[in-house]
Parts: sequence; C-alpha cells; structure tokens
Amino acid sequence: MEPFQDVDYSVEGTTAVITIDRPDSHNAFRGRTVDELIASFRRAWGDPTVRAVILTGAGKKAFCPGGDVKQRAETGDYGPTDSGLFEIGRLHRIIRDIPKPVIAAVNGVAVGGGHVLHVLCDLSIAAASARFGQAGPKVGSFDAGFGTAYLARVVGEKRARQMWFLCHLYDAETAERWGLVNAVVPDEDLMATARQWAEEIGQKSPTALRFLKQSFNADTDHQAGLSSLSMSALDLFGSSDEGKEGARAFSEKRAPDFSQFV
Ligand SMILES: CC(C)(COP(=O)(O)OP(=O)(O)OC[C@H]1O[C@@H](n2cnc3c(N)ncnc32)[C@H](O)[C@@H]1OP(=O)(O)O)[C@@H](O)C(=O)NCCC(=O)NCCSC(=O)CCC(=O)c1ccccc1C(=O)O
Repeated sequence: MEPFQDVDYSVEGTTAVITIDRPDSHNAFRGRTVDELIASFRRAWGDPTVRAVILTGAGKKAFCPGGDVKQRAETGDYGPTDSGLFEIGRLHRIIRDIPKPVIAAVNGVAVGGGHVLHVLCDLSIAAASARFGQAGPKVGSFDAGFGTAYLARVVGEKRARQMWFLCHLYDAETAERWGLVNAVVPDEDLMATARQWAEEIGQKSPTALRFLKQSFNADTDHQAGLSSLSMSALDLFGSSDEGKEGARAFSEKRAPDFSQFV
C-alpha cells in the first residue's frame, strides 16, 4: 500500500493529522482510500507519542462526500483493495476503537459516508463554510447502523430521519444548533483550532482518556451489529437495478428515476 496515494499522514507534536486527499473527486473514498485510512489510524494507535488524532480533508471545498459514486457506476464496486474487501466497517470500528480522541476538522462538505466518518469522530469542529448531509437515497446507497442509530443518538431521531429522508445539506450554524458539531470557527482558523484542542488533550492523562472513550463507546457498541447487517444488505442493494440507477444518474449528472421500483 505504501506509499499512500489517497491519504496524507503526519505527526505534529503529540497530534497525528490524517488528511483525505483525492482532489479529482472532492475527497470521495474508494477502497484504497479506506485501506490507507485504516493504516493511518493503526499507525496513530501504535505510536506512543501520539495523544490525539485529527481527521480532515484536503483543500477548501470538501471534507469527504462519501463513497466514490463514479467509480461504483463504472465498475460496480469501490475498486481494488489489499484484501479484496471494501473495509468501510473496519474503518468505522477503528475510529471508535483507537483509544485516543479523534477530532474531525470539517473543512467543507461532509456528505453520505463522509458525513458518517465525522459523526463517528469523538469531536467535530466545523469551518463556517462546511455543509452536512446524507445522500444515499439519491444515489442508490445507504449507510445504516452507526450511520442511522448513532446519528440519532447525536442529533435525535427526528433530525436523523430528516437528514436521511430528505437528503438536504445543512450549514455549519444549523449543525452546531443540532449538536452535530462541537464548534464552528472561521474557515481560516479551522486547523489551528483543531490543533489547539488536540494539544490540550495531549496534556491530559492518556489512561483516563482511554477509559473515558471506551466507556462512552460501550453504551452504543451494539450498533456495530446493525452496521454489519446493513453493509451486507447494501452489498445486495448496490448490485440491484435500483441501486445501479442511483449511481448511474449521479455519474451522468441527471436526476435518478426510481419510479419503477416499489
Ligand atoms: C459533494 C457535493 C455536494 C459537492 O457539490 P459541488 O460543490 O456543487 O461540486 P460538484 O461539481 O458536484 O462536485 C465536484 C466534483 O467532485 C465529484 N464528486 C463529488 N462527490 C463525489 C462522490 N461521492 N463520488 C465521486 N465523485 C464525486 C463530482 O462528480 C465533481 O466531479 P467533476 O468531474 O468535476 O464532475 C456534490 O458533489 C454531491 O452531492 N456529491 C454526491 C454526494 C453523495 O451522493 N454521497 C453519497 C455517496 S454514497 C455513500 O457514501 C455510501 C457510503 C458507502 O460508501 C458505504 C458505507 C458503508 C457501507 C457500505 C458503503 C457502500 O458500499 O456504499
């Protein structure tokens, strides 16, 4: 997998910074991106000098707009990976399981599976221009399990269902009001604020932080089972005519036609 193609990994002081960097697709993830993200989190986990992790996207426009829909429209999958598997579930698990706080620095649009990534981070800081939403029902996909149940824990059932059923994008101010992010800062202050929070965390007791994170997680860990089930369902859905229509419509830049499906 080395050298990384889709992800940049760096350590600054006690903070690991993991940056999704796929400019041609607004930082959408393919299978390789997911492999590299998992490898980055494993590195941060194993490095005793790292006390906190920042997850962000390259550029000013996008944090991550989810799975690479154009790749899916073209090949029916998310492209080659090390194991032959698309390991998005493992990525979700490692963001939760790494015993160090993970801060999402949401620098732009966070949609679909990209939105789920920031929701799973321990803390989220948004640039003022960031936008948030789910998009699966528009593109023949869904990211249930943590993407629904944990989102509902964060923003409440009504708002979570609104996000999934309407597929609108919400601005950073709304995200803060809903409790979807911890803070909104001017775009140009985003990374400095995230680094400052990470450094502050880095001065706290790592053992206390580890037990606290695991304790927060324990209350929602059963949702991993829902995620596994929904990923199996999504494998089937993705290969259906209905799933394919969503991905094709996105890559052909037209509205999807789901009228024939019940
Ligand atoms: C993100 C947008 C709102 C940005 O809009 P805008 O600023 O107007 O820019 P655009 O011109 O639309 O986009 C710029 C450029 O980027 C390309 N792009 C954007 N998003 C994607 C994407 N997701 N995949 C591929 N490429 C993308 C876009 O085509 C443009 O390229 P050009 O070559 O210049 O045309 C807007 O772009 C938008 O709404 N994007 C789609 C967002 C979306 O639908 N996301 C959901 C994807 S599905 C998903 O994430 C499922 C999760 C998942 O993968 C998964 C999770 C868990 C288990 C299983 C799965 C699974 O198997 O699917």
